[in-house]
Amino acid sequence: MESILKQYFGFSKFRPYQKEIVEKILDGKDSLVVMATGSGKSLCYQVPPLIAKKTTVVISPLISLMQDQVMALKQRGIRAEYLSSAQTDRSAHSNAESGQYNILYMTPEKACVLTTSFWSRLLISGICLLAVDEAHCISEWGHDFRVEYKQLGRLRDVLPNVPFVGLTATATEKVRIDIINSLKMKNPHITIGSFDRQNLFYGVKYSDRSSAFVDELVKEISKYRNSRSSTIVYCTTVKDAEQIFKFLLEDGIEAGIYHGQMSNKAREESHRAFIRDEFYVMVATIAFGMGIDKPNIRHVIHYGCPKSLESYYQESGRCGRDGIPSTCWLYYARSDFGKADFYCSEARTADQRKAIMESFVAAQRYCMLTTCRRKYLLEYFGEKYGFVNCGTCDNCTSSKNESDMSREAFLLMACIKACGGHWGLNLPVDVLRGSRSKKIIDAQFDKLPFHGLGKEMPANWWKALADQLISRDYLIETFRDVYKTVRVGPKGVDFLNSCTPDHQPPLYLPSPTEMVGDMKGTDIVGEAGVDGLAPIKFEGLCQEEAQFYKMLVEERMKIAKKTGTAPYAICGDLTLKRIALTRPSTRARLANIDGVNQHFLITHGDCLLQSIQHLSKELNLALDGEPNTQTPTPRKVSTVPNNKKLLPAKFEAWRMWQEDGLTFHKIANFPGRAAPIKEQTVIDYLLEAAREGCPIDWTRFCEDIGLTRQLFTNIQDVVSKVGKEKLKPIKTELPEEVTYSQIKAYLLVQEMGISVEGTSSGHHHGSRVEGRPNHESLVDNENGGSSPGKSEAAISDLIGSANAERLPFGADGSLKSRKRQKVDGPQVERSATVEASESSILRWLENFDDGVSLSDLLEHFSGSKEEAIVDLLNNLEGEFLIFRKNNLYRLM
Ligand SMILES: Nc1ncnc2c1ncn2[C@@H]1O[C@H](COP(=O)(O)OP(=O)(O)OP(=O)(O)O)[C@@H](O)[C@H]1O
Repeated sequence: MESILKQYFGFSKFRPYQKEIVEKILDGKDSLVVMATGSGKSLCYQVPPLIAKKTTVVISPLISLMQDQVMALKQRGIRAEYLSSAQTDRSAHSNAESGQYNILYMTPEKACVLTTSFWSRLLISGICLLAVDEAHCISEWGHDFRVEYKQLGRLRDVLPNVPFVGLTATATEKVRIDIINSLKMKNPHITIGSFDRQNLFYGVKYSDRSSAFVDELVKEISKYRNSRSSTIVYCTTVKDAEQIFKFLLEDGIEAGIYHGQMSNKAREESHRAFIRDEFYVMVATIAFGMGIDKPNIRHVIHYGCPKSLESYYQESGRCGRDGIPSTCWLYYARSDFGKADFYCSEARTADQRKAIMESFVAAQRYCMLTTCRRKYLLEYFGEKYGFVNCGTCDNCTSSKNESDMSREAFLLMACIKACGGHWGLNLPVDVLRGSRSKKIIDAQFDKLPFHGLGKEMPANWWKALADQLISRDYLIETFRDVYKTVRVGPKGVDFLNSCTPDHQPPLYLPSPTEMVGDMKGTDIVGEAGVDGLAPIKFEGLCQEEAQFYKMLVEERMKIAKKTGTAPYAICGDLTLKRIALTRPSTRARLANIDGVNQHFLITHGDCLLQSIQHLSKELNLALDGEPNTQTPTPRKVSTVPNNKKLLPAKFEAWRMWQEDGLTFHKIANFPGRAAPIKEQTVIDYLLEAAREGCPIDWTRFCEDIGLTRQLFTNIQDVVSKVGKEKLKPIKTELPEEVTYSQIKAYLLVQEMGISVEGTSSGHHHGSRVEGRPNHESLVDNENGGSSPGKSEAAISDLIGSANAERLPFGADGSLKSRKRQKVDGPQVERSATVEASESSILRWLENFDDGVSLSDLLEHFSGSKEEAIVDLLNNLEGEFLIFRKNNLYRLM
């Protein structure tokens, strides 16, 4: 699986869940995949046909989307095609049924009209999977219901025993159930990943829709354009889209436009030009939605509050799908909130109307939020977010402008109460502002003591204050169909009871931009504007390297034009950045870069290597940066731990702790879990992982669970008294604060023979290794590991030793040394005189699924010189016959 991943996609490792999903599909299991936009769902159905050497049929909602995906897959050397009315290749149909394609796309309409004989022939040719992309379209509860999707279940009858997978980025439980039932899935494997798009910055600003505001917006977009960052500006109406588009053109910014009132041809052209970087700014309505596969969109701007939080998540999710930091700004006007009736007109039943209204209100609340936007978004989708401050949204990054609003809050709440609490916001606000409208006079609200007391503030200011009070439960909003009423809630009543007209207790509230007022002169994209983003984009690149990167972008553009494809399909921005950082001089070095696949190397490798050489010279940059990647440190043959016995949840917990460096707390509350687990459970998982041979950073582990030297000795004393068979008696003998985790860890440490000094004197691993795994931690020691009997004595020795250097615990009582574990590796036959050749290396590598290091190769092929072996390896790597992962060579 990993060599397929490298060969076709150029990636060195699977993202979370991908591998497991592919395995289930290959096992013939139906699957439902609910994972964030840009999380890599496509790969889950693209890898199986390359392994099974059969066809995957993908149902996709839009022809443009299928065309883009086919284009990108072809650039990876994958045989892909689509069937639709737009297909001009007449042989596509017969090629498809005879199994010529690895991946075959079609719309649901097409899938339903294809004859049974087509499917029967395809079954004979070999079909390994039917994938339904954007599967939420199946459900009437989804936000993009498509009636043709509902028919897809019929394919079950013609494709018995073919696994089905449904994939979507947004699906509530109701929608998930609908997908499973509609596709007649049998006991499907369900994966629900986190919705958190960590590389996205979220921000919201109030827009007064004045021409000054639009001018500012255009200025900001022109900055994006100048940095060649692809940007989508989503407008809620065609009129807005045309207006912004016109302003951009008047300002000399090349842009495209896309909306439902354009002809198909004009839309297709606009779409095509955008994904090919012929212009960088696309102004669009939501008609330009799901169909966008361009991974390097850096900014998504919403000009107007979206109709639902689901669509906001989908549309903003087009941003930064390649994982590079990107921004999502939303500019709302209060008038946007009056569109409920319009959106609800799409509803066919009362339930649907209610659902539309609820998600529209959720989008409005998102606009008004003064707390973490990420938290709000994630929790809306049912995911628990364990942090109060995400650090990557406007509310978490800008200093909160809180002020005492007690008098204003008192006036507003008292006025709402006095008006009877069964109106929307407009009426009480009008009363405060001294309106003498017929409605107010008829109801005699002009006689209220509050009448006219708030006239110095605009109506929208009062409404924004009301939103703050609603979000803090002082006011309560109730919906009757599309109409809202606002009344004072119990918390608000308490506040009013503590007030007199002359005195109110302090009430500090943040001021959203709408309350701050005049937008002129403010940076409308906020503090983390485009300039703030530039360093992120070129993070880690010096000035010359950034220049180099820009030149590579030009080169990629030339190649794309020559090939008639989109630049991103040639290779991603991140891959270009890696090339700019390392400036490889050989095919092997280029092949080793993450994102470089075999097809790319064969088709464009030589041309690119020439450009790299030329550009490096021009910018006076040395070739072959990062020499570390080419000179792996010598180490022994080893394999990854045998974790097959571990349940995936346990292995995943271990991976998060050991590899990703997460705390117990974060793992226990990791977003994406159906429900948080106990930290104690996480600790138990890690101990089990350790027992199964997964390497553990014991220094960190003991620190994290508070297992000090003193405690270690205490537990040891008790164990020697009561034995180690049962935990309870040990726990009873120890002070109350000693935890079961500490006892279990002590016992495991003993059982496993963790002992630094018990191993060969030549290997001291006293330094603490944090974060990413150090492969050395898997290295067997030369003494063949440790035995339990010996270890018990060794630890006793250590605890009793006066020599602090030899203790596993430092002077402060914390554990100092790292354990070195025995991990069984394949038996390696060693010979002193083996000579290396391409074929002998390939043959030898067949023994090691998990790869071997350069030093292993040097040791084994001791009949050849190091330079000769390195040359051979480079050739093999350049030919994509082998690849390197974590500096271990493996067969492709
Ligand atoms: N294992 C991986 N390593 C590195 N990049 C990956 C990996 N898997 C996928 N990607 C990249 O992530 C990006 C998004 O992947 P993909 O298009 O599959 O997302 P998706 O989940 O289908 O998103 P959407 O819901 O928006 O369609 C692509 O540029 C893809 O090449």
